Amino acid sequence: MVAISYEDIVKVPKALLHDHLDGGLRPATIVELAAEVGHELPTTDPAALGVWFTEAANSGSLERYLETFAHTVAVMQTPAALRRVARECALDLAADGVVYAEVRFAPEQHLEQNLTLDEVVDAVVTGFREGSALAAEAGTPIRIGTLLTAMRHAARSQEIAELAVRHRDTGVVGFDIAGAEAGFPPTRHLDAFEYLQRENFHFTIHAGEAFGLPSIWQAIQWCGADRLGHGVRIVDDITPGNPPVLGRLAAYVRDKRIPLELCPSSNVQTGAAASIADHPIGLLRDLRFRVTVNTDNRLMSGTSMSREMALLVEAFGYGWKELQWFTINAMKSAFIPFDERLRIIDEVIKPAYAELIG
Ligand SMILES: O=c1[nH]cnc2c1ncn2[C@@H]1O[C@H](CO)[C@@H](O)[C@H]1O
Ligand SMILES: [Zn+2]
Repeated sequence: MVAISYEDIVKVPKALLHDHLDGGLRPATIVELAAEVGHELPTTDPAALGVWFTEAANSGSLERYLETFAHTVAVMQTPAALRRVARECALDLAADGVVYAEVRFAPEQHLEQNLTLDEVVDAVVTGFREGSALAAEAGTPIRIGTLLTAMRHAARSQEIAELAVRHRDTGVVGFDIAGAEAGFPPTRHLDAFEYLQRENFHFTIHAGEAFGLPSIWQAIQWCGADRLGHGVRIVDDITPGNPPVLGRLAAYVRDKRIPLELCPSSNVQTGAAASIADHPIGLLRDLRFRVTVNTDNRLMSGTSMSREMALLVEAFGYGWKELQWFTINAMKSAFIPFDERLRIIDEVIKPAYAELIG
């Protein structure tokens, strides 16, 4: 088998469903924006700041990992800053060969300068549109859908769900909840999820990352999540053996083809997995769950879609067939209309991988 080079992984089309806008800023942009608003950073050297983020996020705990976001959220409080960060996000993903991305952020965290929630969303969506247009000009087209996140410890999920539905025709394709998982079960936000279902809207829920099966069970069976943000702890319902035995919840998730938005590097940093080689993605792929590969927070993990795939190639010996399978799984699970998903699979993804698979 021909070795897979990192450069080839960058070139091949990739689809990304789980990426946080406030977890993917360029360090140099943080330094510039922080100087403008007088926010104090741990260091103002962009390279050292990038290292600071990955080291601080490398804490083995989700709660401590999340503390690092104070420095990104602080510099994303004006329409100009939000628009710039979104534009650069689109450009960075496109340059990494991502052809479809859903990028999420929590509008309620960007109100410190008295913007309205709608103004926050408008600024981000405009930035994505600008970045996508520039990327197309540069010969690396990308389609970006926005997901609006509500913070699970707060009490604004209904408002954010309504905000998402209000912007559904101008770039927002779904809803999510994020933040510390332990002590904040998804059922706290049941009203929001029931509202979204009545609106025929799409949502994913961060579940089964820092907390186990009860969170996943609630997200699916009480809240009606279309996908699981992480969901990696579903392995707690699988008894190892030859063959492994699936419990009822794991069987349900696999039978219903519920997409798992797995984020290998992020899980190693928060302690959800000991290493990439030990990450349950290997088992879950072998068992043919609807597995997708994601970045979560490119800044905090010092990563990219290509790097996540390269790490999996190295740890599990995956080839182009597996990388295509992850990519098509993601595209099938996207929140944009079915015909648009099919078009990207048939016209963009399959032809590119066919050349490599032969
Ligand atoms: O992996 C994660 N698990 C839970 N919450 C997260 C994760 N990554 C980021 N956020 C949270 O989502 C907010 C909106 O983007 C971020 O500010 C962060 O607090
Ligand atoms: Zn996340």
